[in-house]
Amino acid sequence: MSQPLLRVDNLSKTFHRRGHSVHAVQGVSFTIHAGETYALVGESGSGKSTTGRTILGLTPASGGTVEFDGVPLLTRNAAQWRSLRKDIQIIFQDPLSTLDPRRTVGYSIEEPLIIHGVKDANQRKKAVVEMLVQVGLNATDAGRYPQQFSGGQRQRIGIARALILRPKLIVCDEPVSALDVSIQSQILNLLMSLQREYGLAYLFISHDLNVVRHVADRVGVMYQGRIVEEGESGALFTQPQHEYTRYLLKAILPAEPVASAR
Ligand SMILES: Nc1ncnc2c1ncn2[C@@H]1O[C@H](COP(=O)(O)OP(=O)(O)OP(=O)(O)O)[C@@H](O)[C@H]1O
Repeated sequence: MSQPLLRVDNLSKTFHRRGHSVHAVQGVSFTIHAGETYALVGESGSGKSTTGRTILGLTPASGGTVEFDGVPLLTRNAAQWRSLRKDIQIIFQDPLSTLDPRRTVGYSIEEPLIIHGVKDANQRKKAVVEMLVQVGLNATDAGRYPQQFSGGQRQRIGIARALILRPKLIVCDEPVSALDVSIQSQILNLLMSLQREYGLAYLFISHDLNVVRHVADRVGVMYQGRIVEEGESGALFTQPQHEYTRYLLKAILPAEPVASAR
């Protein structure tokens, strides 16, 4: 098989807080190939978000290595990070946390282009309109403010902002868990169609196995900071090997599809 797009090897993160240590991530290793969706699942506190944030350099790692396109990430300086961050973007559960309420949606989507030195304002505006349409919004929405949109529409804006730099990998941190089930399926379908169109890879972080089973190619099950089981999505859901995976599967309702299967 070709070289992975992302290789995470023995990653660890320990937080020190008021005299005690929290081993949030302990020796986590996995790979993601171009165009693939790799999901990290597990209950709250299992270390999923910390893994994602550490890969992105938003949280410094305590140990381990991360390679993106064969280039080591964790040892990079700020300038090197910035050039690489073009290729790795993130979508959060609550897009309002990244969308400035005083800025128009058009500006929020355009901003990454400004940060990454696209000087031609007309080119930037054209890209924003294309992006809005691509995520199912209207060109006129560029002049509106985040508070004027529903949760699902705001997630579409977050996706447009993440996608405008044409990244190779998007870390999706609980991207649909704040949304109603009917809206969840729309957003998941949008993510999957964008993946097909742009060959995107996703690191998909979710506590919801019903969501994961419809989007993931491979799944890593996290428990207390470690990946306790990893496998192809189909096999993991039908023949779980680890006791904790079986426990998680028991806790979900019988297959209620939230999105069209791949
Ligand atoms: N900045 C921080 N300082 C101290 N401890 C932290 C910090 N961030 C996370 N933790 C701890 O690390 C552990 C893993 O948290 P993390 O958020 O990565 O889990 P998670 O699986 O993503 O869960 P959730 O979905 O609830 O965010 C938890 O015990 C959490 O309290």
